[in-house]
Amino acid sequence: MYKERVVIKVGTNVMTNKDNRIVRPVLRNLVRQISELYERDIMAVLVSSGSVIAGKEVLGKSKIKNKAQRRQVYSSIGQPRMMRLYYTIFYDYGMKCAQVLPTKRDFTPGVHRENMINCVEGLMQEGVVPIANEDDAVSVKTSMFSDNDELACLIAQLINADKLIILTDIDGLYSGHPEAKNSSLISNVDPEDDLQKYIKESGKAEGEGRGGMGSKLDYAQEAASRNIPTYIANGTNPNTIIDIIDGKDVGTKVSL
Ligand SMILES: Nc1ncnc2c1ncn2[C@@H]1O[C@H](COP(=O)(O)OP(=O)(O)O)[C@@H](O)[C@H]1O
Ligand SMILES: N[C@@H](CCC(=O)OP(=O)(O)O)C(=O)O
Repeated sequence: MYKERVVIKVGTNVMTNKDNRIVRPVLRNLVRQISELYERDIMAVLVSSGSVIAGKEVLGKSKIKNKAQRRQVYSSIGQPRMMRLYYTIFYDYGMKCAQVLPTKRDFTPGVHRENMINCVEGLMQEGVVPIANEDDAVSVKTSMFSDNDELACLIAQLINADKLIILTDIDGLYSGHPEAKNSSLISNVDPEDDLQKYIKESGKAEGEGRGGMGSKLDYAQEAASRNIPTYIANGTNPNTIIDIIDGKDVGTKVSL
């Protein structure tokens, strides 16, 4: 039905400024590119983080002492806010979107997995862009995905995606600390390469996302080993997604 299926993951740091506020033009730019792909018969599934930071923006400092409960509360407040933003922007581009909130257990073989496949396939068949995020309201501690990079990798496999694009706030994987003078962008990675030595601590605060470059690399290699070429690239640049689809040399490409 479509020429290509692409899973696009957008991390918290892509869509926030230094005050941790959601930057709407970033989301607008993302949706513009997805709508351009749709016109070319390329269907996207969006995996979007941001609910925790969006909830934090509304609630501010919470009285809740328990960290897991605080995350559930922030996310429950922020998720509808994220969807309101996406709904409006997709509508502006003459497109439809829908929310899918899986948990890790939904991916184990069985009825939940089948239901999820049917729903996502049905949405795509109707020309509706599925927007997935972890169901943070009910996923706590051991039942959680390690982060949305894992969720994106699983969804890419679930729908037999042709590509997985992981958008972050940096151009890709660097051969050392991204700010160090002697580090450079690594353009091509094999699923078997051991590059963890290049990963630096990120020191993120609560709500600023969970992943980190190490996790992006792990899941990119996992998807690539299953024959899904995966790109780690800068989502704050205006045309990253289109450039990747057009085969331009952007970001870090992980492939067999
Ligand atoms: N070798 C590396 N190359 C690139 N970025 C790295 C590297 N090591 C650590 N990082 C950090 O990883 C960050 C991206 O991961 P993360 O903050 O989790 O993003 P997101 O919110 O998009 O998931 C970069 O901003 C960078 O500071
Ligand atoms: N589910 C959480 C995102 C967790 C996560 O993996 O964040 P990130 O590392 O920014 O992709 C949220 O929506 O805030």
